[in-house]
Amino acid sequence: MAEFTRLQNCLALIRLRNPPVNAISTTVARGIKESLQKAITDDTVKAIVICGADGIFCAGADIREFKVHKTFDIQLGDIVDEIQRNKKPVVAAIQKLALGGGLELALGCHYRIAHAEAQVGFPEVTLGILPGARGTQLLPRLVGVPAALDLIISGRHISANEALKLGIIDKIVNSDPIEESIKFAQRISGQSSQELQMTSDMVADKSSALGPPKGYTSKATIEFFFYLTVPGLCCGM
Ligand SMILES: CC/C=C\CC(=O)SCCNC(=O)CCNC(=O)[C@H](O)C(C)(C)COP(=O)(O)OP(=O)(O)OC[C@H]1O[C@@H](n2cnc3c(N)ncnc32)[C@H](O)[C@@H]1OP(=O)(O)O
Repeated sequence: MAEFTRLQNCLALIRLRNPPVNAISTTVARGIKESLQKAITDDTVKAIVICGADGIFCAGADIREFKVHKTFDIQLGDIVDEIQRNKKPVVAAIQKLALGGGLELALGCHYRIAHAEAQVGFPEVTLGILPGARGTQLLPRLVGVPAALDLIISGRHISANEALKLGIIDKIVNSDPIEESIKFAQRISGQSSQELQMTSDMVADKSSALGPPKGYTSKATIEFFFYLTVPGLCCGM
C-alpha cells in the first residue's frame, strides 16, 4: 500500500509500504495514485514528498506478481505523467535502493535527495524487459544518451555518489533523506507559484532538445535495445 500523511507546513508525505523492499504491486500503485490525487486536489498542500517505509525507497515492480502473470499490469507511467503534469513540487527521498520502477517513480519527481549509501539502477534487462514507465525518456534527459544507454543495457546498480555526478540525484545526505526532503520541500513550497512555474518551464525547455517531454518506449527504441542485448544479433559490434 501507500500511506498518505498530511504534514505540518502545507506538506504531504506519501510512503510506499510493501515489505520487504517496498516493491510496486498493483495495490501499491493504486495507493500512490490515490495519495497523489489527495495531495494535488488539497489546496492547502504546497509540496509533496515520496519515500519508502523501513529505510528503503523501492526495489521496482513486485516480482511476485510478475511470476504469476508473466507481465507487469501496473500503469506506473500514468503515475509518473501525473507527477510531471502537477504544478506542486514533488521530492523523492531515496533511502537504500531505487531500482527499476522505483527509479522511474523518483525520476518523475522534480527533485531527488538520496542517502550516501543508497544505490540506484535499472535491472529490467535482467528480467528480459526494458524500463517502460518513462525511464527511457527521463534518464537521458538528465544524464545524456550514452550514460543512459550504459545504465539501461548493463542493468548495473550505481552508488549515490556516481548518481550525483551523473545528475540523477540532486543531493546526497548522510542523515535521514526523508527529514532532509521534508525540510527542502518546505523551503521550496515557500516560493511563489510563479517562481516554481518559471523554473519548471525552464527545465522543460532545456530538456525538450531530447525530444517530446513524455511518451512511451518507441518501437525503434525497443528494436535498438533488442539488437544490442540479444546475443547473436550484434555480430560485428
Ligand atoms: C511497475 C513496472 C515497471 C518497472 C519494472 C521493474 O521495476 S523491473 C525491476 C524489478 N526489480 C528487480 O528486479 C529487483 C530484484 N531484486 C534485487 O536485485 C535484490 O533482491 C535487491 C532488491 C537488490 C536486494 O538484494 P539483497 O541481497 O539485499 O536481498 P535479497 O535478494 O535476498 O532480497 C530480499 C528480499 O526482497 C525480495 N525482493 C527483492 N526484490 C523484490 C521485488 N522487486 N519484488 C518483490 N520482492 C522482492 C526478495 O525476494 C527477498 O525476499 P525474501 O522473502 O526475504 O526471500
